Amino acid sequence: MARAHILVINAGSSSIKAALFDTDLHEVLRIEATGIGGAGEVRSGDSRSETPLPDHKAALGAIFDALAAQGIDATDLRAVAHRVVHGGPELTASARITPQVRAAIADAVPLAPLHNPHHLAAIDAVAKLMPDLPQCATFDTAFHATNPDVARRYAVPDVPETDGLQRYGFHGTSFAALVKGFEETTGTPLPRRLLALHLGNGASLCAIREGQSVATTMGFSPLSGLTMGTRAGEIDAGAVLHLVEVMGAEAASEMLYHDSGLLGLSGISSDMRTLTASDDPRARFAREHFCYWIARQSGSMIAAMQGLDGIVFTGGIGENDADIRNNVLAQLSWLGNIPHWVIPAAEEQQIARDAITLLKDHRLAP
Ligand SMILES: Nc1ncnc2c1ncn2[C@@H]1O[C@H](COP(=O)(O)OP(=O)(O)O)[C@@H](O)[C@H]1O
Ligand SMILES: CC(=O)OP(=O)(O)O
Ligand SMILES: [Mg+2]
Repeated sequence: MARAHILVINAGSSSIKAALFDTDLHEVLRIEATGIGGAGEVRSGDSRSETPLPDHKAALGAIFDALAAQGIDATDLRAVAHRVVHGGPELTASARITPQVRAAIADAVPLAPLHNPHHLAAIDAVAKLMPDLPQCATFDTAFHATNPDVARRYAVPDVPETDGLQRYGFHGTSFAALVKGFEETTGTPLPRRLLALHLGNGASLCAIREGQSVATTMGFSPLSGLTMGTRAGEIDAGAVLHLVEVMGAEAASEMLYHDSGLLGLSGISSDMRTLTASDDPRARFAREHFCYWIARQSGSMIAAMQGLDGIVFTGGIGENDADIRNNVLAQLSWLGNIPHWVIPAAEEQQIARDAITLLKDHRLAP
């Protein structure tokens, strides 16, 4: 293999997905470690094995082992490109990873505790294993930079304490890929007002008007918006203040990020497949809660776009769970007959595309 491939590493909250692209953006290899913390599974090419993946460290190890088993090493690679969920206020476009960029990703760890630590672990592991390789980052926040100020601003005073306190929005890498690939995948031109539902372990909605994000359900951190695998989603700030008062900030944070959402509601699992397989009424209620809040917050997205011309589902749940899709569509049937599509999340290809662009720009060479 020539030294021309881009290795993409996408650390999600319950998965690490890696893919190798040639410079024409063709995917030549894919390795996925999913179900971290639950029923772990590693897929590499055609092979698939159930493997205990207690945490992201184990998943990253499994990814590197699978790469080595395929004979991939630094000599095959032009660069490694990472998905980074939170770039903080400074990093608003994809970038080469310099010490300054790494520091900004580290500064945003408290704002995305389920993601940024794992991005840093992957960046550092690559730097150690392949110290001469350039590394790039694509930020989930970037696609939402087009949201108007009224959508981005929280109604809090402009004082030093609220610096950087705004709605950033996430899953932008997935939404950008969806816009880019929509026509080719569906054979239909991009609808003028598109409601995009990224439903994975993390989940958010995006109102996309003329190809641009105008509103999204996540905010300052990937904690808000929809009911998620382990995250609470929308919750009154007063309730958060109450929790901090009664249990302390650290325990409240642990509860809202790790123990809430589908897991908190069901008491069984954060994994939608496990909930589907269960006939426990709490599992059914958790699925119903997930769908109700998608439908309810869809109304807010549709208002932000002043109407709706199409709906698209993506992400692990959006792509695979027809019952969830049908439940949401039934709750939106008051809108009339709106066309809908399912499109696989193509975050990795978007990240590779960004890296190739960055590598071509010699002004950015370190
Ligand atoms: N075949 C399936 N049917 C229903 N849900 C699925 C299926 N495959 C994956 N999922 C769900 O998708 C979610 C993980 O989505 P994914 O997008 O891979 O996660 P991440 O947010 O970590 O990137 C889990 O809740 C999982 O149960
Ligand atoms: C932003 C986010 O929640 O990402 P994921 O769904 O991959 O965990
Ligand atoms: Mg994901």
